[in-house]
Amino acid sequence: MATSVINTTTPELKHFVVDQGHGVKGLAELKIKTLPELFIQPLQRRLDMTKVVPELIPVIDISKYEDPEVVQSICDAAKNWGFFQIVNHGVPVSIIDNLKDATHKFFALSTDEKKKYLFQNSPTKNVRFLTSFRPEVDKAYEWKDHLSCFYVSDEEALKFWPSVCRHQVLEYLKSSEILIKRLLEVLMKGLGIPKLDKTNESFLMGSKRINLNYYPICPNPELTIGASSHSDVSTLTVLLQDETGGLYVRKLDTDSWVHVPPVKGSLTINIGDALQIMSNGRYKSVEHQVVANANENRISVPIFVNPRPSDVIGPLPEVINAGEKALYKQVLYSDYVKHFFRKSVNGKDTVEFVKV
Ligand SMILES: COc1cc(/C=C/C(=O)SCCNC(=O)CCNC(=O)[C@H](O)C(C)(C)COP(=O)(O)OP(=O)(O)OC[C@H]2O[C@@H](n3cnc4c(N)ncnc43)[C@H](O)[C@@H]2OP(=O)(O)O)ccc1O
Ligand SMILES: O=C(O)CCC(=O)C(=O)O
Ligand SMILES: [Fe+2]
Repeated sequence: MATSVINTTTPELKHFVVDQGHGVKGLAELKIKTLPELFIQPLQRRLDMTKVVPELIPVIDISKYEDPEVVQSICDAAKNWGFFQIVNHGVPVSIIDNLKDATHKFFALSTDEKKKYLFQNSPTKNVRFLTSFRPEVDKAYEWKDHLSCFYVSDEEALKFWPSVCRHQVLEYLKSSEILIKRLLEVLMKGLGIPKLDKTNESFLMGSKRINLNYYPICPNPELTIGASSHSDVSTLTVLLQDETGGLYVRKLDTDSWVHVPPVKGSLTINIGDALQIMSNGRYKSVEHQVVANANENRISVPIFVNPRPSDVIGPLPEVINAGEKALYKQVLYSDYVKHFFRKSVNGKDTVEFVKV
């Protein structure tokens, strides 16, 4: 399609990108030379590259996950960084490669195919194809499209998830299950909780959402953002990124940012708000953001491991029994997530909602 076919004034562009389901990818494919105003972020929502410091988040080999030194490294990383990369995690390379291919295949579908998953058309509210974070309220849009799938059952997924990726996504979810359980067991050990019982397991990993993110090539990446600074509302997130790079993590309690470089064979783990709350602030849910780039289309796939929507979460009794004061109120997890989704994404402001 020629550039002249689309009017890039804001209402028409919103219609093209969001309502008609072309997404940012559809816009990028028109080979526009300059970024439309709709995507120009105010300075404070872009990443100031002078604040990037040449440090690295921990990279942890978890093949011996029961080794006390490995346990210590994971718990220290969760306390001091909120982010770490893991290698030798046991998820087969073939399953990861299939997932990456399937992600590209979903976004390569025609607009007519993808728009079947727009909120107004989707066969289930558990599958949505979206642009930006919350287009109804975002003042400036993110340079990102994504497919978001909330896992309910294999049966539902096989019926409703897009056929180009459903098997690969399900296979990846299944094969990461043991890893997720091990990480949570280790993190609980660090809180003095020796075993995952049924109740803790529900709070920690009772539900899962998987997003397929697509950040197209951008004409003026310095003027916009791929994903605005946010913390995840999960217990923990297992993030697969491709070889492009562009994810930045806030260095705890500072105004500095650290790049998370693609490390071959690695997965990135980050602590989410729910675990910060349950650990009474011991583990940190840290802000992160993704820059847009001018040279490559980037994909990433986060698995958000969550409590069940119906769980009431708060600082775990085991943490409070150790004599600590509760820093957070009890909250119905679905209320917490709805609060997160209701507004534009904005750093760590969702946690404020439940502070004592
Ligand atoms: C940075 O860019 C991001 C990040 C993210 C996500 C980050 C995360 O950490 S996701 C982890 C979220 N946790 C869960 O999904 C597990 C718990 N789930 C729930 O509690 C519920 O499933 C629910 C999400 C609250 C949905 O409740 P339900 O009653 O079944 O459904 P609705 O009434 O349709 O939705 C309620 C409310 O949320 C909005 N919404 C739902 N799903 C999404 C979604 N995938 N993306 C955006 N918004 C969503 C929905 O529109 C409703 O809002 P109203 O204002 O209409 O009430 C994700 C995306 C990024 O760009
Ligand atoms: O694309 C990435 O590397 C991170 C994406 C992310 O933070 C998210 O989807 O919550
Ligand atoms: Fe995130």
